[in-house]
Formats: sequence, C-alpha cells, structure tokens
Amino acid sequence: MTYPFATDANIDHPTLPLNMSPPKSSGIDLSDDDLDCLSISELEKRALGRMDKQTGDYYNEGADSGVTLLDNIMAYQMYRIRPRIMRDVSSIDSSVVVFGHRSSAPFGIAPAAMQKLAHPDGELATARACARRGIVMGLSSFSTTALEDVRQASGRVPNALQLYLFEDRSHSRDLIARAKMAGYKAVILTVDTPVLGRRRLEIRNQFRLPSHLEIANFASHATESEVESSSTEEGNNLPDGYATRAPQITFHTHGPNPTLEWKETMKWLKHEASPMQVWLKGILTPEDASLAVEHGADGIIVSNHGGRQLDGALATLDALPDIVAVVDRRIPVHVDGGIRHGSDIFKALALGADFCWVGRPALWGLAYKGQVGVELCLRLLIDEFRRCMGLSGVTEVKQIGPDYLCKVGRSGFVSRL
Ligand SMILES: Cc1cc2nc3c(=O)[nH]c(=O)nc-3n(C[C@H](O)[C@H](O)[C@H](O)COP(=O)(O)O)c2cc1C
Ligand SMILES: CCCCC(=O)C(=O)O
Repeated sequence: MTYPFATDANIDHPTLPLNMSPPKSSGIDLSDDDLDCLSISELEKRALGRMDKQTGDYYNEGADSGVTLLDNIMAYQMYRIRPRIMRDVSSIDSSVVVFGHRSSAPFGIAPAAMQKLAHPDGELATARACARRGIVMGLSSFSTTALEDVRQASGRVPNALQLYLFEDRSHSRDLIARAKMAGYKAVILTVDTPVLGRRRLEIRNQFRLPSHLEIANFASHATESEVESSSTEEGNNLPDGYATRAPQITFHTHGPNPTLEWKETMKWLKHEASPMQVWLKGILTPEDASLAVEHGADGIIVSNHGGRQLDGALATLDALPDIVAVVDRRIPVHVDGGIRHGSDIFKALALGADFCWVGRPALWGLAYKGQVGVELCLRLLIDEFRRCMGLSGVTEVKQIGPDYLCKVGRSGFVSRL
C-alpha cells in the first residue's frame, strides 16, 4: 500500500492534487526527515540557537505580557478531533484553491517583515521553498527583498502583497502599482495596526535594522522631508553595524496608521488595486467582518497579528466561529495565529475557516537552514495535516466540518459542538 503523505515525487508538481501518486513501494519515506527536527517545536528550538538576540526577540515576542500570543496557541488545545474509521483513506487530496491557484494544502505563509534578519537569502528563500511545495506566500510591505524579485522566485505559485497603507499615500500608491505590474494576485491590507503594539523586548533591545539590510520596497523612495528628519533623529548611540543612513522608512515610523476608516479607505484601495483582490487582515469580530463584506473586501483574515498588537485580544480560533457565521460564505474567511501543527489547520477548517496562514514557524525554518529550513517547515505541516486527514477518515478538505470536533470545557468535560 502507498502512504498518503507528502513525498518528494509530488512537490515538484505543486498544482497537482497530492493524491498519493506516484506510488512508492515501501510506505512512509523517511529518507527526507531531518532527525534533529521532527516537529515545529523542535524547529523553534533549533532556530533560536541560530538567531542573534535582537532577531530572536523580535520574531518570537508578543505585545506586553504575551497573553494573546499564548492564547492563540492554547485555543487549539481546547478542541479534540472525533475521528471516523473504515472509510478508505488510501487516496487523500489536501489541496484547495486560493487566489485562483490550487494550493497543495489549505495554508499559506503569512507576511512577516524583514526576513533577511533570519537568513541572508531572506524572502527569496521563503518564496522558493513555497514555490517548491505549492504553497502561497504573503509578502510584507516591510520585506528586505523587493517585491518584484519575490514574485519571480515564486514561479507559478501566486503571491499576495501585504500592505501597510501609509498616511502619505504616495508610497502606497507606488507600491500597489508595482505589485500589479509584477503580477501579484491580491493586496492584503493589515488593519490591526492603528498604533504599534508595545513589544517590550523590541524596545529594550532598541531594535534597528542592521546597516547591510534595507527595507527593499522603499529603498529609494523616501521623500526629502523624510530624509531630513531621519538624519536629525539618527546618530545616537546605535550599536556597531546599525544604520544611520536615509531613507528612513521603517516599520516604526511608517507602519502604524491611525487614520484608516471604512468608507474612504476601502474605496481608495479598491480603486487603486483593481484588478487585484483586496483582503483585510486583522479582523476579530463579526461586526467588523460584516463591515468588510459591506465595503467590498474580497476576503478577510481573522488575525490578531500573532499576539503582537493588542495584548488581551481574543484568540483567533475563538473569534472564528462567530465570524464564519456572519459572513455566511459571501467571501472567504481565513485565519492565522498559533498554528504549530497540521492538526491545528484541521481544527481551524472544522470551525469554518477556508484557509490558514502560518507566521513564526516559517521564520524558524528560515533561521534554521534558509530555503531548506522553510521547506522542512512546510513539509512537516503538510505531512501532519494529511496524516490528520487520514487518521480522521477524511479524503477531501471540503469534508472537514464541525462534526469532526468536540470542545474541552473548563471542567475538562468534552462535549460535541
Ligand atoms: C516577526 C514577525 C513579523 C511580522 N510582520 C508582519 C508584517 O509585516 N505585516 C503583517 O501584516 N503581519 C506581520 N506579522 C504577523 C503575521 O502576518 C501573522 O499574523 C502572525 O505571525 C500569525 O501568528 P503566528 O506567528 O503565531 O503564526 C508578523 C509576525 C511576525 C512574527
Ligand atoms: C507595523 C509593524 C510592522 C512589522 C510587523 O508587522 C510586526 O513586527 O509585527
């Protein structure tokens, strides 16, 4: 019998459903396993040893006390799977369509800023790994690689550009035009950063981008006044090797934008971005999900920014069911935050998500071994998800629903949804 999990034979054909072909004679192929790293939590440990303190702290921490960061992860532990048996799972198709592309599994890599902090190949390594595994990548506005280069590295697999809509819209207008030219399918506006969350380690470390790196999408795009103000505020006690040069478009200065509002912002963005899709990332309530539909969003991502913005905000998995109910299939609902195992993806889908995004685990893969490390991260998650499907008696993603879950109550009592 062949085994229905990710094999090297199917990764080079990311657009094909992974339905166990071509057959392998000996069942599970262990030759690809990294014996030092058989889970995402092992990947996290390996990665930490390879990042400098500033980077490790920046990647891993949450805002304030990290309550929401932890809640995102723990929310998955409050559900258990109800597996069904004797259903012939010899052929499993874990693929779904996202941005018009058949993704090999129902998750993508979430946009995360400044990936060259983790590895010199940065976003290119992530894009190449995603392309090899047929997985969609979201690119941060604050990437250390230009969006055109990432697009090229992604090959046939589409990308979405995450947007921080700056108060000075000229930068954003340029960026959107470039994304369109380069062939991005969607822009994802992050809406949970009206102000920056307070990340204590980032503050204590006086986070700076090392001088050999740049925020590539804006490298030559600072306005004169921005260059001037950057040169006056700089030159102060920076550690060796840290930048004092212009342009100063940094996530601290330009990321947060308190002026976003529904009507004008959405109208402007939909006009500028067309024909790319416009998604909103950072929705946590059914009220805002309804407004997103009303204002023409093509999709939403239920997210609390990986616990990096409002500490004390509810876990994304807990926010999901009410949002799914109110959206009622009018637009796709995605979710991110706290996904550390393929079975977490299964649980999110069972609660109604159409697709998941994974943040830190890919960064850990990148820090561990560049492209190979990101591929390892993807392979672990894909394999775990497919194994979870097989062990639950499911052969297609669309079969996954609330019948497959039960909830652990406060008393420890387990009940049907
Ligand atoms: C280091 C780091 C940088 C991030 N940068 C961005 C960003 O530039 N834009 C954005 O919308 N979200 C950003 N995020 C949030 C992720 O897109 C995603 O919402 C979050 O990481 C999901 O949680 P997880 O890390 O638990 O999977 C970042 C997250 C991390 C950890
Ligand atoms: C405005 C924040 C930009 C980077 C980011 O999203 C993060 O560090 O979480």
